[in-house]
Amino acid sequence: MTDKDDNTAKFQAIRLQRFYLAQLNYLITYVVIGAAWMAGQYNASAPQAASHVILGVVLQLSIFAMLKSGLNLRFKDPSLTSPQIIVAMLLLTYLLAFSGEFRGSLIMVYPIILLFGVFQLSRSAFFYHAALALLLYSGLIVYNTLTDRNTQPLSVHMLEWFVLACFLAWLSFFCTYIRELRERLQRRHNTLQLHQETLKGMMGQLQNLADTDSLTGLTNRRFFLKEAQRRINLLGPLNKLGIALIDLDNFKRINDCHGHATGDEVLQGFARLASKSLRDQDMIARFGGEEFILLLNNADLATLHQCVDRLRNAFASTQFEGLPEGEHCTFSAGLCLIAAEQDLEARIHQADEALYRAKEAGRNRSETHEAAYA
Ligand SMILES: Nc1nc2c(ncn2[C@@H]2O[C@H](COP(=O)(O)OP(=O)(O)OP(=O)(O)O)[C@@H](O)[C@H]2O)c(=O)[nH]1
Repeated sequence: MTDKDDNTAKFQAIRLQRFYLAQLNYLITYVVIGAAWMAGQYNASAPQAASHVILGVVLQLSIFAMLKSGLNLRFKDPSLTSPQIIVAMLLLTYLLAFSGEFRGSLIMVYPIILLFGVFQLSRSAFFYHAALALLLYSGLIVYNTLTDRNTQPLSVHMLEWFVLACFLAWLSFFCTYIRELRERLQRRHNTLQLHQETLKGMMGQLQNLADTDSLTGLTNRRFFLKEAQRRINLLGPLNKLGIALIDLDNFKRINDCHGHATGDEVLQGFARLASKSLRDQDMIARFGGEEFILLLNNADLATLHQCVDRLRNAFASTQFEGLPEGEHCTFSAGLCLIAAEQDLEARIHQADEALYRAKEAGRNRSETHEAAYA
């Protein structure tokens, strides 16, 4: 499921919740009408009452079917707020037409219906819906007056109209206030989200800095140990990792004779060369000072030797700018293999022992720890 599908499903669930809430409103209204009918205050004939109920059920079922089938998603406002409010107000007006003297107490259902639009409708749309409520109620008064159905003096109905107009006007202002509040919250939410993304980016950068050696751009010892351990944990019983501990030869002399900046240039040059000569899945890290460590995935001794010697030859034939023509740098390396469940620190120590032997034997060479032949 994509993020978009996930969001759509979430919003559809909220829309259905709101629909069920509206049904509760209908239910309460029908219970009140039932009570009014028992008290002799509901004047509709049986067919009129039945037509009202049937119309109500059919319209609600249609809205429910649209929300359930996802047909509502084809509309500009998938919450169908406006049609739901208009349907509810029409049904209420039809109901009020038969409510006799008790109609006055039911007119407050108009503002309750409109409450469903507070979050969903724009300011102007909310105002138009409030105006429609007033228009429907005005129409009812005019119709009852013309057909002589008024059960109360016209002045009482006019007073009811005025009360309704006042509450609808207040509700429109309230809606404007709520919308402004909501927009302010939304803006704050967006700003927070932006900050969160910036923080995430900065955390990523910090993580990079924490894992990277600033001089050479290679990963550092901390990252190497973590990543190597992760790869050991993933090793199958037949696979091995190759490790080469690399130490630049007589590096102190380069610093002493040609300056620290030249020493830095040589370290960076080695890093560039090593990075270029490796496969994507292999890793080279600066282990400290003029010491580097190489990790080869799925390696055997022959491959490891080949790889290290290729790098050694390339390095030995590189002419660095800060060094006099013909003066080259070399390195010595200690090699070993590491299999699943073997201790990383112990294997690095073996590589270090082999490296010591390479130095002792005259430098610019690689030696393999005997454990690697086992
Ligand atoms: N320019 C520079 N030098 C560094 C850096 N880190 C360590 N070094 C120098 O690397 C030199 C390492 O010297 P030693 O440990 O004596 O080793 P070596 O001279 O390479 O001799 P062998 O390892 O025995 O071949 C020291 O002089 C350190 O100051 C660095 O970041 N930049």
